[in-house]
Formats: sequence, structure tokens, C-alpha cells
Amino acid sequence: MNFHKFGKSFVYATQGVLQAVKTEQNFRLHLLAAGIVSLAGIFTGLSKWEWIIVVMLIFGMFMIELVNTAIERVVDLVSPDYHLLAQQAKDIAAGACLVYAICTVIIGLIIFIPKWSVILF
Ligand SMILES: Nc1ncnc2c1ncn2[C@@H]1O[C@H](COP(=O)(O)OP(=O)(O)OP(=O)(O)O)[C@@H](O)[C@H]1O
Repeated sequence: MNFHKFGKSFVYATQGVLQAVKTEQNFRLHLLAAGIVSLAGIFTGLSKWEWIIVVMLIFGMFMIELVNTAIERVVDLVSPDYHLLAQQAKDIAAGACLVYAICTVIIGLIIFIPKWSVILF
């Protein structure tokens, strides 16, 4: 196993994440949302399995946003001018983020609402 190559891949991947944090407002919004959900989880008191689901949803959102950003970059590179396929590629990639975000909201509500109703009523 080539540890030097592995180390370099890790550095490049970290650079990619930092690049997305620096340039993508949506990514920073997801970071903020992740912080709020984590605080809500701490104050609500989630079980181990609920935390596992919440952490998977949060990191899944980061992952899909990174893939979306990569698609946007490639589209901008190969099609700086207007093209219907470029539009569709960007819109479909954004649609994937939207679908996943809706999924996280639904699962979040399923986890949190019963706990909040016990606390409140
Ligand atoms: N080269 C292109 N050809 C056709 N339509 C495009 C092209 N680039 C962008 N668009 C359209 O404009 C929308 C916004 O694109 P824009 O590049 O401004 O933002 P983005 O890269 O999708 O997102 P972000 O603002 O997060 O970087 C796209 O979803 C797509 O519908």
C-alpha cells in the first residue's frame, strides 16, 4: 500500500471540502443547519440509534451538496455559454439536493416531534 499517495488523496479531498465551504453559500447554510439540529438533538435527548440516523442524514446532505458543487464546476467548465443540457444537468443535480433535503426534514420531524410533544404536553 502506497501511504504517500493515500496521504496526498486525503489532502486533495480536504482541499475540496474547504473549497466548497469557502465558495458555496448553500454549503455554509447546511453547516449552520447541522449545528442547529445537533444542538436540538442534545437538548431533546436522542437515543443512540436516533443519533446514528441524524448524523447519517447530516453527512449525507454534505455529501450530496459536494457532488452538486462538483457537477456545477464541470458544467461551468465545459459549457460556459447557455446550453439546454447544461441547464438540465445543473437543475437535476440541484433537484437531487432538494429531494434529499425533503427526506431529511421528514425523518427529522418523525424523530423530533414525538419527543417535543412529550416535553411540551
Ligand atoms: N451554462 C448554462 N447553460 C444553461 N443554463 C445554465 C447554465 N449555467 C447555469 N444555468 C441555469 O442557471 C441556474 C443557476 O445557475 P448558477 O450557475 O447561477 O448557479 P448554480 O451554479 O446552479 O448554483 P450556485 O449559486 O449554488 O453556485 C442553473 O440551475 C441553470 O438552470
